[in-house]
Amino acid sequence: METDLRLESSLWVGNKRYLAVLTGWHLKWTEAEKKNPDKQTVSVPVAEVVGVEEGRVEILPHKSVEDTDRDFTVFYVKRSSSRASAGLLWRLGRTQFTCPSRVLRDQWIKNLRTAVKTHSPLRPHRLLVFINPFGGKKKGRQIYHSLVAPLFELAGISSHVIVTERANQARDHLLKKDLTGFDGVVCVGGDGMFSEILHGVIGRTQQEAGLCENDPAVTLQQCPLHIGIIPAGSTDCVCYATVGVIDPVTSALHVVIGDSQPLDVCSVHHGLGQVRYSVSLVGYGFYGDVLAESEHHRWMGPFRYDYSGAVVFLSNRSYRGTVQYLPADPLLSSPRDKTRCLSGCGVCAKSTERLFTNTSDSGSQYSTYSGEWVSVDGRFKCVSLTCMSSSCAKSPLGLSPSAHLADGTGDLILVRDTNPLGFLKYLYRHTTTQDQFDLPFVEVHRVKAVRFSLADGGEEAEDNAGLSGAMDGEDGAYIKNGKRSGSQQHLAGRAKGQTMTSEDKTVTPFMCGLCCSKAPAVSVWNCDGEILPFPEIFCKIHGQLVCLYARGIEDGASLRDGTEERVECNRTCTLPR
Ligand SMILES: Nc1ncnc2c1ncn2[C@@H]1O[C@H](COP(=O)(O)OP(=O)(O)OP(=O)(O)O)[C@@H](O)[C@H]1O
Repeated sequence: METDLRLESSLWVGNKRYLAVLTGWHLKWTEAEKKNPDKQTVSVPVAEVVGVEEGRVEILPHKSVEDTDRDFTVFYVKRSSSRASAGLLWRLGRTQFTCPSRVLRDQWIKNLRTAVKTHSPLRPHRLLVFINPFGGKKKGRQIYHSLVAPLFELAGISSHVIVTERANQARDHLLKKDLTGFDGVVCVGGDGMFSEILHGVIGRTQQEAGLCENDPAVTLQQCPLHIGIIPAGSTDCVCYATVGVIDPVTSALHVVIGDSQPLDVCSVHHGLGQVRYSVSLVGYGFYGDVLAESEHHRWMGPFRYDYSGAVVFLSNRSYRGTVQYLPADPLLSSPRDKTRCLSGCGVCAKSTERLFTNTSDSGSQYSTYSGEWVSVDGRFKCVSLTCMSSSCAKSPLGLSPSAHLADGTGDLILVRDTNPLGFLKYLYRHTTTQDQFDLPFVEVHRVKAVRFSLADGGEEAEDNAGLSGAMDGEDGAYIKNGKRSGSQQHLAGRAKGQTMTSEDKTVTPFMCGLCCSKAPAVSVWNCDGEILPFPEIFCKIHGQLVCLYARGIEDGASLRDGTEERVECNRTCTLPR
């Protein structure tokens, strides 16, 4: 197959003659002019060719086609560095070749298209696209139609587009409608919209497999539909942590070439039911309080999080509780090993091996580890569990810089009660490269499961009893009827055995540290930006439960020196400069 596709000939690009070669994996072209000592080879992996068109074709910003006999146009992924982000920006590269004859032109097109099919088996053909028209700056529709749709069309992808009219429409569609023929689901929106789609895709898969999501002992089935995220929200953390930049064109190109990034998912259980899935943060204490507080200031837009952060910080709360965790194998990795989960991460690759090959008779270290539950009691400023680094523009290394996207574990961060200055130091370190775990009141563990319960006894137990009443749907002060805009809180209502039908319940003004005489004894959980009003939860990490059209963060260091195209020096270099 490889040798059949190989092609080598002299082609013209503009007024320069090039020697073009299609090997099995790459398309390369080198200036043929012998006298030029600086001639360079442009090398494009076939897997990153977006499309091959007859004639002289332009796609962005507007499509134009000049149907000529001896020309063909190749579109491919071209990288450039982004000083503002961790990863690389992808752009649509375009080169127009002129052949000596039409026959040769047709041969080039045929071989290139076959090579692309051979080397990118996961490219989508049909996609279901959900656009949240109200996410972020309300530009979802515009972003999709002007930047994304032309790329899908170029790649021959047919898309069924649904502009949502209400919250949870995308989730309900995924749970109930016929999805035959779709290779993936594309989310045009922010983290809230992604979460909705995540719940739909996971729920549908388990439904079809006849698995009970409420039972934490069940091994959930990996979802066959890939998810693509086109960032168009006010928070796009999942996109940032899996691609490294928040850029619709980069994300669309990852979808087009069928990149595949598995992702661990944490299922959160309360009582007898599974209440939510999370990929980025399950946080109690500070992060829960900030979210609860920010709900009262939605009118401020994204600034509400900074404002609420300051208010909650000044209230200087801490909460008693018991955290139990099931450690992951310490021989495989640790949250303090200073590795980063970049594209092609070895730790995640080993985990893929572990998850999808039968290791029972191999004696492999992956199959033998089984840790014991560990229990930690105390007062905490915050308890956080994350399945990924949770890096974002404000915190480039994230909540847990060495967390992995797809190794089947989560990082549990326990920040014990401390003075406000100490806690400020902890928070501040998230915005720098300083180690936020190198503080005496912070501990971090790589885990497979976590349980949180309230400390018993005394005054706090009394408060908690009151809370339980409220959680059970009574007229407690903690939960009141009301609307929570843009939220999916009623997903929690799916849990069987729960008396709280949270479709229309919300958390009342909860943050009162600056004005109340008595601070509350319990906090709420922030689960990927949604409030979970029950403190006692059980979390389990499901390795690689979903797959994104992404490839992890590409290390941008190689491009930071100013070279903006993947080129090879013809004489000495073979690596992209
Ligand atoms: N048509 C719609 N009308 C109202 N809400 C919607 C609609 N479509 C989706 N939603 C909900 O809006 C919420 C927020 O959407 P999204 O994440 O795209 O934007 P965002 O600006 O990042 O939001 P936020 O910062 O409030 O999370 C999601 O939880 C989603 O369920």
